[in-house]
Amino acid sequence: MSLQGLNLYWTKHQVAIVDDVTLSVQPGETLGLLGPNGAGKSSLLHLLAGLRRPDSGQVLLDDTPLRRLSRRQIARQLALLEQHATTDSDLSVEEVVQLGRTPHRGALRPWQPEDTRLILHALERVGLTELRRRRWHTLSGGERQRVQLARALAQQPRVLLLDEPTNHLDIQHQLDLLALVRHLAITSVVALHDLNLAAMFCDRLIVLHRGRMVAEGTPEMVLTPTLIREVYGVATRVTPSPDHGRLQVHYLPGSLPP
Ligand SMILES: Nc1ncnc2c1ncn2[C@@H]1O[C@H](COP(=O)(O)OP(=O)(O)OP(=O)(O)O)[C@@H](O)[C@H]1O
Repeated sequence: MSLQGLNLYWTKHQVAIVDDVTLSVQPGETLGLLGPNGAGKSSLLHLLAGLRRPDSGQVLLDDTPLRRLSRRQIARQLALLEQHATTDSDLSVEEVVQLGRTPHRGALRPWQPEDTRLILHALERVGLTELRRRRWHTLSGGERQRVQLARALAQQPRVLLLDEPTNHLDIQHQLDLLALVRHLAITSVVALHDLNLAAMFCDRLIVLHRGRMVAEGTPEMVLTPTLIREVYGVATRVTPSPDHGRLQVHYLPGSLPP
């Protein structure tokens, strides 16, 4: 399923938070969303998820405008992994993941063995099978993050939006999570702060700066020292990795503490 945002514009208190952003994500593609703190990444993801209405512009899922779909119809096709996802602390891990099936259930469609299979598969994919009976409030930050990803996977979305999903994760789980997202046959948009992870795992990148899209293209097109200096104010050297061929960003003296 493709996802498009056309001329999206969202203001708050007369300030343009998302300022005329147009983007298109092809079926199965992983698009990285970069930009400094406050650039508008979360706000843009909320517009794309239909949680906020743009002041102007529109979001299309395939060719259907999001505003024509009900919340339930959207949730059957699109999942958002929020930056600070929380949940009722009395639930077990398995019960949190079960919530992902809610959009697919109804009076005429009670819980089925297929739902249980999807829950167990989602837990396995994020490596949390062993913890499935644990209470949510006893989990570490990284474990909670992975439970929320399992919940999103159980939702069987065709579009997955992730807001800084590697927060709280140790390096192995950061790599595992992004490899998983990249290999899913799901259209994905992932907001990231780590430029090297973005270069390793994203097909294409867009960069937001003060609400505007200032760059768009492959990692090779986007991650230039000039762009990084202009947007982040940091001096870098960017080279292909001798180990995996993807770009690597080196932060140079002068941008580092003495
Ligand atoms: N509801 C709101 N009311 C007022 N200002 C808001 C609101 N939501 C976001 N903003 C402002 O919009 C700007 C963009 O915020 P947003 O959270 O989208 O940025 P971000 O790129 O996700 O940042 P970060 O990397 O720090 O998570 C920030 O300056 C923020 O303070």
